[in-house]
Amino acid sequence: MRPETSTIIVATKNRGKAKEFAAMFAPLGIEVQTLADYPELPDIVEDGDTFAANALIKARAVVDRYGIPALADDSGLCVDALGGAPGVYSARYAGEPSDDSANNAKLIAELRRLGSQAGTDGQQPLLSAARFVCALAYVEPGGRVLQAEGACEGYIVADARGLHGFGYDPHFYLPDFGATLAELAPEDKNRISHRAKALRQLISFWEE
Ligand SMILES: O=P(O)(O)OP(=O)(O)OP(=O)(O)OC[C@H]1O[C@@H](n2cnc3c(O)ncnc32)[C@H](O)[C@@H]1O
Ligand SMILES: [Mg+2]
Repeated sequence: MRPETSTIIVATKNRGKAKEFAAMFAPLGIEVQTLADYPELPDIVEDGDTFAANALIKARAVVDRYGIPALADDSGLCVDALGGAPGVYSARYAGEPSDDSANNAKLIAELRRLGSQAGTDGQQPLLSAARFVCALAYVEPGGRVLQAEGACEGYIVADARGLHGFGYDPHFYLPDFGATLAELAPEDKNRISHRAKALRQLISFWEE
């Protein structure tokens, strides 16, 4: 059953995610709050082995402290040539505190070091197939838990392109669009992304 809510708390400190959730919830008339609105909540330790486990940890931290329903997103990039890395370590791939440009630099350096090649698209060399994965957990104070997951397939490219999105988006190339995720308009990313797919699945569970 869909929660009767006009506000939802997303247990995230990531401003890129927050913006995407705000845009995706707006058509439902739901406003998004984030951990920026709860600055007194201590940092949450994300020590799960899977995206799903980490999403649950983050949502539960908010429910346990405030007794209100919460949604959390744990996501990351899984690169075939790196055996699925950085995976659940995507945020701190280049160390802590997390730094998008250091993470991107390490990603490309690792693939170059391995001499990884996964073909070309036109003139564009593709370093490896990869996917973004997003796990969502929605937890209610009564204990009810809803979980959903989505993935978005693409390729890693050495040249960063595009100014939209966040994180690894400038290096994530989608052959169908001839563009990186950072070159897509936000409304297009929010239709096809791992996060969009996971959220559609979660909303379909709400409607059941
Ligand atoms: O845990 P919260 O507070 O939500 O924020 P976070 O940035 O630490 O989020 P995660 O722990 O889920 O780590 C996700 C990592 O994967 C990257 N990532 C996730 N979704 C992405 C997307 O849509 N585009 C680009 N990079 C993404 C992101 O930049 C982070 O480095
Ligand atoms: Mg995190």
